[in-house]
Amino acid sequence: MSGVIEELRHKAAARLDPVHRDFFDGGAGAETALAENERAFRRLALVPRVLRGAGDPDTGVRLLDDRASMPVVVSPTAFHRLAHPDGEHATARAAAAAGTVLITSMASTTPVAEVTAAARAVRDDAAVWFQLYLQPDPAVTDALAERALRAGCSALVVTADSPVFGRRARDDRNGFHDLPPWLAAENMRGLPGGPPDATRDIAMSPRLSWADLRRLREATPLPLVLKGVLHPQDARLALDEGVRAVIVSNHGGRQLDAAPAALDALPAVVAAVAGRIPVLLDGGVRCGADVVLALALGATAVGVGRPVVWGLAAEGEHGVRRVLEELREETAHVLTLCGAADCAAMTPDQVAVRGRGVGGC
Ligand SMILES: Cc1cc2nc3c(=O)[nH]c(=O)nc-3n(C[C@H](O)[C@H](O)[C@H](O)COP(=O)(O)O)c2cc1C
Ligand SMILES: O=C(O)C(=O)c1ccccc1
Repeated sequence: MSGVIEELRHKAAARLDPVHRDFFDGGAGAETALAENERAFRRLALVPRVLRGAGDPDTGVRLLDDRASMPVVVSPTAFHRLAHPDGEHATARAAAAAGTVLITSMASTTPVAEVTAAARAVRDDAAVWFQLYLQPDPAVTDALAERALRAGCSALVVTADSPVFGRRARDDRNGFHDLPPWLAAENMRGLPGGPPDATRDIAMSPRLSWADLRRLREATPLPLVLKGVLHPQDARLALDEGVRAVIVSNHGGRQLDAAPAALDALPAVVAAVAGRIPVLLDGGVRCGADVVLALALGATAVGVGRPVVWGLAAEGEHGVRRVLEELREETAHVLTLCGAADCAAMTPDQVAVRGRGVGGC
C-alpha cells in the first residue's frame, strides 16, 4: 500500500466513529473477497522493459467522451458526509482538481446537482458520472437518470452486482443499518411514488434483468457503463446491449463473498470484450504498481473506493487530493520504470506470477 494511503487509512480510523469506520472498511461474510482484492495484486509482478527511450510517460486516458489526467477514477461510495462534514462537495472538488472522473453514488448524502456544481467550480470541464441502481419502478430509475442528465453528468454507471444488499457481519454486529437522522440519501428525495418531502429507500431487486437495462438505454441519451461484471459472458451481453464500458468489480468485497478478486476476473473480461469498449476495474487498488498491473492486463483505468473515503475522513478535500495525487505520481513513476510511454504501452507479457518464471512472448 502506498505510504500516503496507509497514513490516511490510520488517521481515518482514529477519527471515525468505529461503527462508521466498520461500514466503510467492511465487506460481506468472512471478508474473503475483500482481502483477496488486495492479495491478488501482491501475487503478481511487473516485468520492466529496458532501453526503450520512452521519455516521461503520459498518464492521461480517454474514458467515453471524457479525458482523465490519469488512469484512476473515483469509484462510487455511499454516504460521504458520514466520513466528513464536507462530504461529497470535498470529494468532487478533489477529483476535479486532480483532473479525473468522479463516479458519484446514487446513495450520496448530497444531491447530484450540488456534486457536479462543486466539481465545475474547480474545473469547468470536470467529468462526473452518476452511479445508479436500477429501481423496480422504471419511473424512479428514469427520474434519477433525468436528474443526472440535468446536473451535467456525462455517463450513467449501472451497478449490477446487487440483486440484494450484501450481508455485512460488522454492520450487523454494530446494528448499523441506516443513516443518522440528520443525513439522508439526497438523490432519493421527491421521486415518483415516494413521500413528497422525505427520501425513498434505495431498492435492490433480484427481478431486474437485461430488459430493464435495455429500457433505460432507450430512455436516456447518456452512455451506460455496467459496473460489477465478473463473468466474460456478461461482458459479451453488455456489448450486445450497447453498453459503452464495463467495470470489473466485486463491489469491494461487499456483495458476494465467494466472488473472485476483481483482478483475477479481469483477463477473461478483457478477452471477451476484445478491445471494443473500455474495461475498468476496481477493488484493492492501493498504489501505482496496482494501477499499472491492471493496465498491463488490459484495463483502460481503475477505480478507487476506500482510499478516497480514508482521505476524506482523515483530511477532507485535502486528504482526497493527497490520495489522487499520490496515485498519479506513483503510476507515472512505475510506468517510467517499466519503460512505458503511456498507459496503453503496458502489455500482458509484462506481468509475471511471483515465485514462477517470467514467460514473455
Ligand atoms: C463504503 C462503501 C460504499 C459503497 N457504495 C457504493 C455505491 O453506492 N454504489 C456502488 O456501485 N458501489 C459502491 N461501493 C463499491 C465501490 O464502488 C467499489 O466497487 C469498491 O469500493 C472498490 O474497492 P476498494 O474499496 O477496494 O477500492 C461502495 C464501497 C464502499 C467501501
Ligand atoms: O455499501 C455499499 O456497498 C453500497 O453500495 C450502498 C448502497 C446503497 C446504500 C448504502 C450503501
